[in-house]
Amino acid sequence: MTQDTQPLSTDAAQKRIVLSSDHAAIALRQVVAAHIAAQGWQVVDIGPTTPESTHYPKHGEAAARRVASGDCRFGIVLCGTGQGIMMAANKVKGIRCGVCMDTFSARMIRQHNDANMLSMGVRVVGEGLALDIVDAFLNAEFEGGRHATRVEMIEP
Ligand SMILES: O=C(CO)[C@H](O)[C@H](O)[C@H](O)COP(=O)(O)O
Repeated sequence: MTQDTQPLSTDAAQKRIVLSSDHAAIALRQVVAAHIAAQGWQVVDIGPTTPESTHYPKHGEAAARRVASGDCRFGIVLCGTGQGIMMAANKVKGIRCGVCMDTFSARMIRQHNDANMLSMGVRVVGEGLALDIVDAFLNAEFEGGRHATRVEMIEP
């Protein structure tokens, strides 16, 4: 897991969001996909699509690589708690992924941390709150300034 974040490769990539999950969160992932597609985002859903038990690290890493490569502007990942898949995503260089269970945090990880991935737990948040969290994340902008200095310190 050593890939740098690349500049977004095309204008299309600016409107592209990669989604992934483990088995626990397939249904919520599909609800999130429909929600953001209705807002004009191009959804890159990399699965899984079948309910067999699977391993969140590989799905977190796969989504993170699509963001780190510049192919997608953001990534949204889900598992039971959001924690394991977040940990896996953050192992990819250039990824800043936060688990959010509330809209304030979702807004702040964009404004202050320039997060490029959002993680949520289907066993923690309900569908309505999850969609509000997604909206808070996508509608917030990084504020730069002192926050840029700090974000740069995360990853020299
Ligand atoms: O990785 C997790 C915890 O950080 C997720 O919650 C997983 O979805 C969970 O561990 C899966 O558990 P299961 O009993 O195998 O469904």
